[in-house]
Amino acid sequence: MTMEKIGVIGGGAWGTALAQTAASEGEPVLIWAREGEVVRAINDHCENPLFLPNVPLSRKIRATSQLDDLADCDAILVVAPAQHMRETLGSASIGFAPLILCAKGIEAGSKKLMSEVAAEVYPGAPIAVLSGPTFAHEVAKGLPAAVTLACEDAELGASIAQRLARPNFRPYLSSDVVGAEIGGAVKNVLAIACGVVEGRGLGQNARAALISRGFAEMTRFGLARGAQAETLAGLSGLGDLVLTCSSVNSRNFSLGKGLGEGKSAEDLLADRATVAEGAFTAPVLREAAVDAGVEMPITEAVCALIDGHVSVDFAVEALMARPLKSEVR
Ligand SMILES: NC(=O)C1=CN([C@@H]2O[C@H](COP(=O)(O)OP(=O)(O)OC[C@H]3O[C@@H](n4cnc5c(N)ncnc54)[C@H](O)[C@@H]3O)[C@@H](O)[C@H]2O)C=CC1
Ligand SMILES: O=C(CO)COP(=O)(O)O
Repeated sequence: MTMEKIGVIGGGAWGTALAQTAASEGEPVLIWAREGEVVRAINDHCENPLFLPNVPLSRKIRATSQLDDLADCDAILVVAPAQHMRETLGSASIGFAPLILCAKGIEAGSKKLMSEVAAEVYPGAPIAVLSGPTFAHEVAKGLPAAVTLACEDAELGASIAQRLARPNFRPYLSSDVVGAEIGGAVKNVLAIACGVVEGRGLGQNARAALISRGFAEMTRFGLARGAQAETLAGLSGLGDLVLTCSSVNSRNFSLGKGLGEGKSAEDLLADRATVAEGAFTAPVLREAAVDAGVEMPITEAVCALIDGHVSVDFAVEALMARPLKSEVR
């Protein structure tokens, strides 16, 4: 595969950080941003103060408001938020370049993973998934990070990994697209729960218990949907779960922290420019879990807290009062 220009759809924090990484060795990168101010800031000042402040960007990154300008890119990183991916991709005419999906979520309504949405919008397009423990601001600064690069076509996956790898950005190959997507989508919901624990002052023991039992939930759901256990235990699953459940740098964790402090989800989500994907994935994940016949009590608790139906104390009591059971089921 000969590739000449990397395209990025989405000028948020992660799209910008990935553009910066891709451009770090002189490669030209074209990024589509929805906001005119982001396009102008990148082109005129090599910065994206709206979504990725305090990071000087490479001059090799050019920005556009026209999605169709990406038509001559031969690899496209798709980094629009999960709930907007269908509409964003659908409004573009971007040829047959491999689509590397980077959003972490499940589409509300259809209950579809991003690879399923992309396959509907661009039937036959080569698809890969890039997911892992990667806070955008760290990656943009060139700090070391590793990700899962999942693609059913091993040759294409290897070619994309080679193309995206940089000295401090290391993709690990996988053929398990579903597993990589489920890890990234579910960890965002669990990060909200861990933020609640932090906000309510429930302690480090409770947080570790939530991460472990959350991982059990992620694994049950993932296996039911055909994911491989090794993928869920890898960078895009457990790796990202640990990162996101440990830091207020996570938007999902900080949303949960606010809930734990007694604020309402409505207030916390109102007027924010940045996306906390877990808030939108939680309800559809709960539905998908019912369809798959899988118990996801932490996800249910997060849904109830977001809906404002229960207090934090009630949700915690309900989780602790569940019938005793084996750890491994
Ligand atoms: N920020 C991070 O550290 C990481 C984010 N991700 C994932 O990347 C995806 C994008 O997140 P960020 O770049 O962080 O976004 P962000 O929170 O920095 O910015 C919000 C993005 O949403 C876009 N947006 C808002 N309304 C839209 C609409 N109606 N249609 C299309 N786009 C719309 C904005 O243009 C902007 O690009 C998410 O799925 C996130 O989970 C993955 C890894 C790391
Ligand atoms: O996905 C991420 C890190 O891998 C970013 O997490 P948040 O979306 O919670 O900020």
